[in-house]
Amino acid sequence: MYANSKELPIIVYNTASKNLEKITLLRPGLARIYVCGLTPYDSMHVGHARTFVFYDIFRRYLEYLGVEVRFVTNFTDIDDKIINRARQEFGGELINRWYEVPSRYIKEFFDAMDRLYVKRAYAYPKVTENINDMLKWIQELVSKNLAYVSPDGSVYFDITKVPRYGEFSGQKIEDLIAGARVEPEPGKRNPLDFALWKSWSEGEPWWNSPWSPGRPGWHLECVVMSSKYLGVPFDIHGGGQDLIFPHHENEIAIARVYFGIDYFARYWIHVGLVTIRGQKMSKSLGNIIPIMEVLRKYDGEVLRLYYAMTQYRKPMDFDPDALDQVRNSLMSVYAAYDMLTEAINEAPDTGDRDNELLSKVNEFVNSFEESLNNDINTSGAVAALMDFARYIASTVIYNTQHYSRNALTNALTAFSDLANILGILNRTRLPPSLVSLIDTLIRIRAQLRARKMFDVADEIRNELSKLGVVVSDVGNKTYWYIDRDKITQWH
Ligand SMILES: Nc1ncnc2c1ncn2[C@@H]1O[C@H](COP(=O)(O)OP(=O)(O)OP(=O)(O)O)[C@@H](O)[C@H]1O
Ligand SMILES: [Zn+2]
Repeated sequence: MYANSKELPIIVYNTASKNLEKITLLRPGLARIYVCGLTPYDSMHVGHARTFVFYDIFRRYLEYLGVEVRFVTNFTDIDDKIINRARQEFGGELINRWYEVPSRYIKEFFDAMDRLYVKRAYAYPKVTENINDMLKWIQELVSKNLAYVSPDGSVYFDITKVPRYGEFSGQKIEDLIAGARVEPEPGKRNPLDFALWKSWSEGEPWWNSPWSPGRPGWHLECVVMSSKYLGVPFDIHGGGQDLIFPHHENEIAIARVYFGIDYFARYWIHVGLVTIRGQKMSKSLGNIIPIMEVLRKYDGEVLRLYYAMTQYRKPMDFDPDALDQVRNSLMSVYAAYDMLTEAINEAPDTGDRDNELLSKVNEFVNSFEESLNNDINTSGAVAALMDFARYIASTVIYNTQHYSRNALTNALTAFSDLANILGILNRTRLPPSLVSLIDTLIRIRAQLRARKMFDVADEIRNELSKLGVVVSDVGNKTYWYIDRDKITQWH
């Protein structure tokens, strides 16, 4: 639909302009997105996961519209926090073994992403694999007098060279200076200057540079990696709201003087923070719920649906007690899917109420799309999908003789497409032998009922229910659906 188009129907809040703006792509049919990724020094928590799930829904919606998405997210795989963690774990072995820390948590990240049904990115650049590019940037910035070398061999970026520094995060330089923590970095000319290159301390991992052995600074890393993998300018740069200042302000500052363009990404989209009892969920505050802990109890689809129920810019107070209820909602989506599939199997060739069905389906689809077009309001989209599921369970399956196979199939396709944007209904396929076994039991039960042997018929229903198969009689037809979390019991 939008495969050759720059103008999309989506309006988003752009942190750079502080306004809602219609998305216009820089190249027709291609959306290039960079999201600041993980610093892999500890277990990923449900706060990080919100950011990645939101971007995955956004991406799936763009793909549904026919847009190709080039999604890049990085790993900040060398950092003070990583070094500290490695020092705790390995002591004097730090220099040889530090990389075990990031590699452990990068592996956990991919496990979590798979279990959350987050699609793979186009690239996952790591800082440690792009150091040469970073060195070239620093050299150029120093040679143009936009950065300076301190006596200890660190290199600082000179923010006084940047037009409108502070504008992005809506702050005045004077206020920023007044509020700046004076960090123990004696070589800095201005408290707001930040390190592009950090000189080495005893025992730490280091890379060679013209100024000192050391490693790059965080803000530079993301500018170099995003522009390298996506080209400049690109469409969307994002992350959690905690990154607006200083990280994104500083990324923009570097790119503004390096490329001579105001904003090296067109839209800046920030996800609200996950809080716990009102406080930011953060490794450093020690109030985290590890994502793997939740994924041990609930399928990733439950979490996705839970995240989607809050619009992405709002803070989200994570309540583990809400997840059972969300799981029930997810099951009702599966129930609608399973029952509609069964209705199609026995549907007539023609139907006298097809138009009514199709116009209802259109209503749900429009409402779903309109919600997402309106600043990616996933909670409106969830509501539309739930209405659709209720309509299937309460109306469609009671009137199947009036709908043609074609019309019902269209309804099922639309329903699955919408669910797919939210990244749920990944488990629709059932083992064929399981389906035929349940079908056989249901047929036998129907015969028992016809012979008025209701107690045995009920026993079959109860036993099936214990195994997660819900049987429901609608007129003279019996529908069933199966709780996907119970499937493993059948294996
Ligand atoms: N509580 C949160 N809610 C939503 N997104 C978050 C939260 N904490 C971090 N993020 C986002 O997750 C991504 C990875 O973040 P990163 O690894 O830098 O986390 P962090 O800030 O070091 O975490 P922490 O504060 O827990 O130490 C970033 O885009 C960041 O904005
Ligand atoms: Zn970043």
